[in-house]
Amino acid sequence: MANAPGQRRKLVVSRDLGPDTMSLLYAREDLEIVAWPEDRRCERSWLLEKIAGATGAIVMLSDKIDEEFFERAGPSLKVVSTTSVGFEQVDLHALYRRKVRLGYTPDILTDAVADASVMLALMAGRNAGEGVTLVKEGKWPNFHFAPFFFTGPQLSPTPLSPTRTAGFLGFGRIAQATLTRLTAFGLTHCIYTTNPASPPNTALEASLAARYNTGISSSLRSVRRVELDELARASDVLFVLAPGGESTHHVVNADFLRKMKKHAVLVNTSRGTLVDSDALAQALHEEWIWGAGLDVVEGEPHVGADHPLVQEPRYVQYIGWECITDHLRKLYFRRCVIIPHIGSATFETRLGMVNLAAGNALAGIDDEAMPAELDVAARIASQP
Ligand SMILES: O=CC(=O)O
Repeated sequence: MANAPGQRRKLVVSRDLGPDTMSLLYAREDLEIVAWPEDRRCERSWLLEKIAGATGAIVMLSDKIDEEFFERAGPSLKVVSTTSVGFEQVDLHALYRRKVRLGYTPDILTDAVADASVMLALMAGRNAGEGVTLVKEGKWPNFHFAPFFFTGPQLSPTPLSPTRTAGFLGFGRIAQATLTRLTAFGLTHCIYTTNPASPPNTALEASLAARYNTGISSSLRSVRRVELDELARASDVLFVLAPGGESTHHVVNADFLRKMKKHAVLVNTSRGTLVDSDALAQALHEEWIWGAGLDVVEGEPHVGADHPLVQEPRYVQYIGWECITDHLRKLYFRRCVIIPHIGSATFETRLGMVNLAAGNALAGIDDEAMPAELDVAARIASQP
């Protein structure tokens, strides 16, 4: 819908994008920038009120962009730009029917999330969360250099555990960037599952094995696509890095967790909905697996102190580990390290994301090519 002469088009921004990016937006004198004024999550009623008659919207993963949103916006809306790589908060069918374009922020956060994935694997494996708590509670003197206190499974191979397998549930950009980092730790095998609808890609596997094996320090011996069952059974450290949505809901459930190795560490830096939280809490409580490092939890951000995954750490007896002598008994804490969905939260990456989101919105408003536009038709067609 064309603007009446002299009337400024409206761009609604559901969260302060920081001084650099906001000033870029405010510099556009032909636009009325309507930004949520508070330093907390935007209220839906505000968004629904302000979106009426808008040409564009820059939104967050936490803003539901559904039929009601589009109804309120009316026919003037040309572009929704989400400040995230994920877009499951957007009703793609409703968006597509109205010929609204969708911008998102792929690639730019790949490295930051891969860094965080490795960090969580180490934190959960090596009791980092509990170690920090112990020091804060003044209990360090009780445990100083007790030989096996706060020991955990080593991420890199050792003579006792000469092979180490990294499993990936989902093998897109972030998973591959995570694997690149893990080769520096000497990981020996990589297994992964992808969307079951896509056929095995032997060319990809060969090219990955070639790529990772060309580095002089690379120890990676194989990269293989496997069935879910093998992924659960064979991973020493498992990274959940697949998109959310119905087709991946609770793919990591009690059945999956029961198959995992007792010393395995589970890392989820994708979407909370892929992992059944109750089953994971049970798996940790009953020692089916070693630990979990989570950047995402289903139902977030409403994950309070009473959540089963956030409960106080407890001491338990642990008997043996197949790679260490059977008689070894040690005390350990139940380990679940949770961080509040900050996998992409580096200065550099977040600045890149807000700038990209702003660039997408402005290009959409100006009917230009967007720096990162989702091919909505293709996406809808590929959905199961
Ligand atoms: O989870 C974060 C994102 O989708 O950008």
